[in-house]
Amino acid sequence: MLAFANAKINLGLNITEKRSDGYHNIETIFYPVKLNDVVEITDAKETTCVVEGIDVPGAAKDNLCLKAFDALKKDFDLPEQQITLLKNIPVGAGLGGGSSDAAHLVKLVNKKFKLGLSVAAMQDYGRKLGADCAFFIENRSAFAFDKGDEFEPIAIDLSNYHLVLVKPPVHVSTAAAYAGIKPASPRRSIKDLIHLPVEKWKGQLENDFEPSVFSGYPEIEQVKSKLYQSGALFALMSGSGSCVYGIFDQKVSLPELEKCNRVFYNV
Ligand SMILES: C[C@@](CO)(OP(=O)(O)O)[C@H](O)COP(=O)(O)OP(=O)(O)OC[C@H]1O[C@@H](n2ccc(N)nc2=O)[C@H](O)[C@@H]1O
Ligand SMILES: Nc1ncnc2c1ncn2[C@@H]1O[C@H](COP(=O)(O)OP(=O)(O)O)[C@@H](O)[C@H]1O
Repeated sequence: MLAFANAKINLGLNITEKRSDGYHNIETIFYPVKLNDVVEITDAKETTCVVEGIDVPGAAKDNLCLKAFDALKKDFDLPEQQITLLKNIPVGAGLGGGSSDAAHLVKLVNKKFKLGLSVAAMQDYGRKLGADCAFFIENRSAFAFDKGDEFEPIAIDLSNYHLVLVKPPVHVSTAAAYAGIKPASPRRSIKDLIHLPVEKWKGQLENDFEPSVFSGYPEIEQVKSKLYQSGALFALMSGSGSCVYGIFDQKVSLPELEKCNRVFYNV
């Protein structure tokens, strides 16, 4: 049995405060995009995780899919499974690929073994695996708050626009990116700003990671500038980076950006 585990982008991201547990409270809009990994589970003699496609740093035993399976196995009497992961979503990109893989693994196991887990119960497994992970259980555009793991559904449809993802050849660690942040004073909520027309998002919807990540990796800021020069209505780094997306009102080709970066059109 297999699942297509899609990526997400963040339409704005405000880091509002540092919490006493060391995490940060944030406000963001998660928006699912059409760039997928494939997660497959098959019966096996022992549980392993085999990764094909893009290399995932770290040992296979550290893969979030395996951690998700182990968490479920603690609570349910599950037979051993081989987890095969075809990795297409760039890693360390702010696209939530690992979190999506893990959330889709939880949904797959729930379905294959008829565990009867509710959405809320699967989200709880997700929360223990990573702040982004719970989002991918329902996997529909949502306003996220607290650690980014509490949600209110929000109706946003960008299907009339052309969405382009640009992944510069640098890997940004989420933990390091949060460590470089001083939460800013309260601003207008992203929950309100998102209802402005896309043409008005520039200068309004912000990503609080950009200043510190851009100062460490100027090439990411250059990608954002290039997207605006190429006619983007709106461009922003996704999550803690390094991927930057551009929203265009027409089909574009960005050969100059393709020279040094991976470019994904119409996601
Ligand atoms: C920044 C965001 C924005 O959507 O996404 P990515 O850029 O990673 O995709 C998320 O908040 C990332 O979520 P996720 O990648 O699941 O983070 P986790 O594995 O839970 O945490 C990694 C590390 O980031 C820090 N962290 C994470 C979430 C949060 N609300 N506050 C934090 O301070 C903690 O130091 C934690 O140890
Ligand atoms: N299935 C997986 N896919 C990607 N990364 C994974 C996976 N399992 C564990 N990881 C680890 O999680 C880290 C963050 O990965 P990823 O989710 O792609 O980035 P981001 O948090 O920027 O969206 C990687 O550096 C990798 O070591």
